[in-house]
Amino acid sequence: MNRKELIGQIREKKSFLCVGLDTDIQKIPAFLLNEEDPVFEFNKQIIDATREFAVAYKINTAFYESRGIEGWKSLIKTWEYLPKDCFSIADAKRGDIGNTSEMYAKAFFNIESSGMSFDSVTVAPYMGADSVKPFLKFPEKWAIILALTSNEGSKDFQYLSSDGNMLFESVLQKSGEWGSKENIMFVVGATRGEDFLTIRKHVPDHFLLVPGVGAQGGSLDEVCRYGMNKECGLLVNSSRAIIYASSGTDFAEAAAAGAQAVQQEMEKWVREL
Ligand SMILES: O=c1ccn([C@@H]2O[C@H](COP(=O)(O)O)[C@@H](O)[C@H]2O)c(=O)[nH]1
Repeated sequence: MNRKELIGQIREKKSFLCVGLDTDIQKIPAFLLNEEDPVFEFNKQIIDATREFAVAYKINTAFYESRGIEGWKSLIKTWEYLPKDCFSIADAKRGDIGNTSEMYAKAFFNIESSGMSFDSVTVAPYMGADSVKPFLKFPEKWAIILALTSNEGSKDFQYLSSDGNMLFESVLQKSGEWGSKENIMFVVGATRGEDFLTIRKHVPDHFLLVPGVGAQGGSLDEVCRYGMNKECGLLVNSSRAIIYASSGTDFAEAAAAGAQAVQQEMEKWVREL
């Protein structure tokens, strides 16, 4: 999906919600464990219940890779089931020397090779240009580069200064030379509040993928106040708070209610664009 189509979806659904499918087999309702593929069945029902309110789905691959071949099968089936009008994110946090990154890009973008073709992959920028560029060779695909993350440990490195720039600022500046707002987004945690102002000084037009509302306590209001641009420029992810809103037979209804509540908050902001 390209930038124009994504912005179109945001305006149409009055939402910039990304639902995170961090599906942990230990946490899904017990009655689903009788299904042939409990993780896929759970995801299918979550997707059906939330697609009206969401413009994107983020599949955190760790939850699937950790289950070996069965996990990869659930991952591929879930990717196939994602609504085609929604932006898809493989949250795999890849990045390695160039020829290895090429294989990672093939794994998530090249359907002939892997059976999946996500719109985007999250990429760690620590190894620099040659580790990110292979993800930018695919037309209408995106690299979503970690910039300022939502976790406590983000303070270990990301705020370190050199030459008057904090590390996350250097990431934003340097990676702007590798691609454009048409094929690069940045991850910025919802817990980073006013830091969004600094982020927007460097990348006023790029989309930001923002995890950390819901279970991590980030503020949607602050994210919008400091991070939104004239085309929205935000995809705000919520995983656990939506998909595990109930552990009972009503889990899908509870997820729908959770997604709708977030969408209604977002609608106020989209109407002002
Ligand atoms: O800075 C980051 C980068 C990625 N994540 C991922 O987003 C979701 C958040 O899940 P919640 O349940 O809504 O907290 C998860 O997949 C993380 O790995 C992040 O949280 N922060």
